Amino acid sequence: MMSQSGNKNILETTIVEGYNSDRERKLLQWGENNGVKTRLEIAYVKGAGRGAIATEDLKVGDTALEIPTSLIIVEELVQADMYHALEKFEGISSETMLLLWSMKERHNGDSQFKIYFDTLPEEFHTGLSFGIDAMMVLDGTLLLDEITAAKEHLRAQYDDLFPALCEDHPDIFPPELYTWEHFLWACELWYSNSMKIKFPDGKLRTCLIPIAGFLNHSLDPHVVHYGRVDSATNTLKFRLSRPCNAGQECCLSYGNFSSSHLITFYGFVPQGDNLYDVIPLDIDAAQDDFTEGSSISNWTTHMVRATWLSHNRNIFYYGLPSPFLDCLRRARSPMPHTKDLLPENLKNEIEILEDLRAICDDMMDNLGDADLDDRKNTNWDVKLAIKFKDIQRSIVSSVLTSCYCGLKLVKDELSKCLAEDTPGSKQI
Ligand SMILES: C[S@@+](CC[C@H](N)C(=O)[O-])C[C@H]1O[C@@H](n2cnc3c(N)ncnc32)[C@H](O)[C@@H]1O
Repeated sequence: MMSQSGNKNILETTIVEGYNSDRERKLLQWGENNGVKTRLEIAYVKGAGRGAIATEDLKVGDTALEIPTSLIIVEELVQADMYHALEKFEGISSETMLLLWSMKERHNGDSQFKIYFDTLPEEFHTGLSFGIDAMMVLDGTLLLDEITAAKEHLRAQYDDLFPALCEDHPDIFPPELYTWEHFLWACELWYSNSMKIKFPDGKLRTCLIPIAGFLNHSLDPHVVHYGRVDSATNTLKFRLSRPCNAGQECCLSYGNFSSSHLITFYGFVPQGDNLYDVIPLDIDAAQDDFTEGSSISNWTTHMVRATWLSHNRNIFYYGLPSPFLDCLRRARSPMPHTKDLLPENLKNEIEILEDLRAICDDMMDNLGDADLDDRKNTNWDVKLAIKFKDIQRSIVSSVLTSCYCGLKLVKDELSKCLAEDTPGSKQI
């Protein structure tokens, strides 16, 4: 049986030798010349692109990286003319303004951030750039819906602004820089590299942070709290919550995200068991009707985590979330349920576990056979789509295992109950 332990998600990093990191070194040097303090160097890490490696043993509380606010890319950089042209668009956010600024600044040879822009990839491999083959692999999954909705939202946003801005202000928005492809590149940049930071004026700003942008995500990160500028030094400090030895990759937590979110907006799935991964369960409308009006009758109650993340596998729990089980119980019988070992309760438990088993069997069928997914000679996006389906299969499979174990437990208990001469109710 798998269990969630902190150590399980601590993974070894493989540094790829021979990678030319001139541009990254140049950025680091530029940072240090401008007040950055760092105990990290940049290397190419297997499976994650560039990463930040500790140059010395770092303990809890040590600052791995310190960036002056003057090097942080924030909304105040948007030039007045661009700002005024955009102001007319009702509801346009400062994030969108900054995104449009970055599309142009990227090509500005005189930019104060040229060295930073030079380190950015020509292409981001996030879910937003998935091709048709990857989308076909995802048919019937929640990830397909998430990517489609995100892309539709971005396309609508782009169509609201362009070509109008290019026609009205070709000097500020040169058409060749403001294509849909360039817009998508900037969206991917901001989704995968920005951080939300609180400044001493109390304002939360979405920023790009040169050098800090090399820190990869981990399910067991070294740096967790990094969201606030230190007003005494006017710097952003990345302090360790977990030690990191010299030569190890120092990782952040990007947030509590599911694999589908990480694929859509960052283009990767983390190694290890992700506590925030879920499967959507397709519960019949008829069953839903029973829960109408109750506080748990929404779709989110039908998201179930892998049961290996849960400890209580006893009768009435089975390693599954209690609100979800309650929803299934109410679907079977609207009467209030107790957790007494009575034959009627146990019979009800058998029915709900059978319901869940049937739903999961259907889901497994819909996910298809893992062996049919051709893993060789496939593009990055198809590989990622296949990986996502593997994760979904393993979660469904863990729920199925819980169902089978639960059914055995309940059936054994029911036999014991029925065999007893004087039926009683044992409270657990
Ligand atoms: C802020 S950047 C980190 C630096 C990045 N590796 C690079 O080379 O520019 C975020 C991107 O790094 C990659 N990444 C971050 N954490 C990762 C992980 N645990 N596994 C694989 N890729 C990861 C993803 O491509 C993600 O969109």
